Amino acid sequence: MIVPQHPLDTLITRLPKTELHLHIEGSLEPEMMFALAARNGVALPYADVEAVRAAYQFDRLQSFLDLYYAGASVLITEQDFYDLTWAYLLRAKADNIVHTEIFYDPQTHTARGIDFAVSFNGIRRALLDGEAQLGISFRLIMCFLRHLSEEDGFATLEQAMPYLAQIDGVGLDSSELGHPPSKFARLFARCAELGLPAVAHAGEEGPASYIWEALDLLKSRRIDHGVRCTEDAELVKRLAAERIPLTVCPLSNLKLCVVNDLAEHNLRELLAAGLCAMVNSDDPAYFGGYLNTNLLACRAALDLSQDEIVQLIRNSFEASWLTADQKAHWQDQISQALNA
Ligand SMILES: Nc1ncnc2[nH]cnc12
Ligand SMILES: [Zn+2]
Repeated sequence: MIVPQHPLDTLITRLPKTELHLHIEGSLEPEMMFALAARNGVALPYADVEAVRAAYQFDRLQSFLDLYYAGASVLITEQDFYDLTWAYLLRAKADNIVHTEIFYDPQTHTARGIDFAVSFNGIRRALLDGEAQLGISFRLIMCFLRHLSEEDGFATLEQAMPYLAQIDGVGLDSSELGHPPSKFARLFARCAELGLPAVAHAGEEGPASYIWEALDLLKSRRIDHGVRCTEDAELVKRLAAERIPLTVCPLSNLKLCVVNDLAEHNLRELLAAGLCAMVNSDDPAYFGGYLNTNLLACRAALDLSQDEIVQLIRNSFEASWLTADQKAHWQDQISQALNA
């Protein structure tokens, strides 16, 4: 947790915000991991909470994913998924998040014999309670795991059929290298036929060509991460011209060694190129911080100006799947907060 120090830090904490790149399974804090393990009689390979935190040393995406999938094994009942999601929503409220678009990975759970309905109902019930009780609106994005086959993805889509009206879109996540978006072109075409908008992780560890594929083959409306786009000037031009959002996750990039130092992150470069980039927390329980912590860390490491911070937050509302009226409302709220 970073303590606000700079005058702009107060602005960061005060402004209404939205979050567009959050894996709900990545918000499983070690304390809850232990509590759910005890509740469900699941054995964990750690002595205590400190040992779990000490294990969070990653050298690339896969080293994190191995622990992330192992951690998810404590999630068994609908109430577990509810509690996980509710805990995230309380954190979101504390960060002044007014709208969140969260990912979840049904295959992580169905592969362990947990029925599709269990994770879906628990997560969605908490999101509905969060909207009613905390005033946080939401969208729910079902992600396909790219290390699994496209066929497995089709089977998951089949299981999701009874719930499609309550699923706002589909995403693509997990091990990026060696699993290009093209592997899932038929699955995403089917999702588009079903009226499900798409997003996809691309250009996190994978090359810029994966971003082209996500746009052209999956019709991805946002690119999750996308930081490697700056290796391809033509791509940057296209992303800017079409205002394709990049849901950037700075502390994730640092923890997974996508960058060696936050001061070297290309966030400012992305903004300067006219891209619709914004800051998100990805898997906050594993990467050392929720949304405000990410913004505060970037402010400090990159010496972001007020205009840059406000642009990031405005971009996030622009890139959200809120209605045009809701977006106008929140952009107006930001203007009022700036003038207060
Ligand atoms: N940062 C990330 N990249 C790809 N898949 C993920 N699943 C959870 N976090 C992820
Ligand atoms: Zn992610």
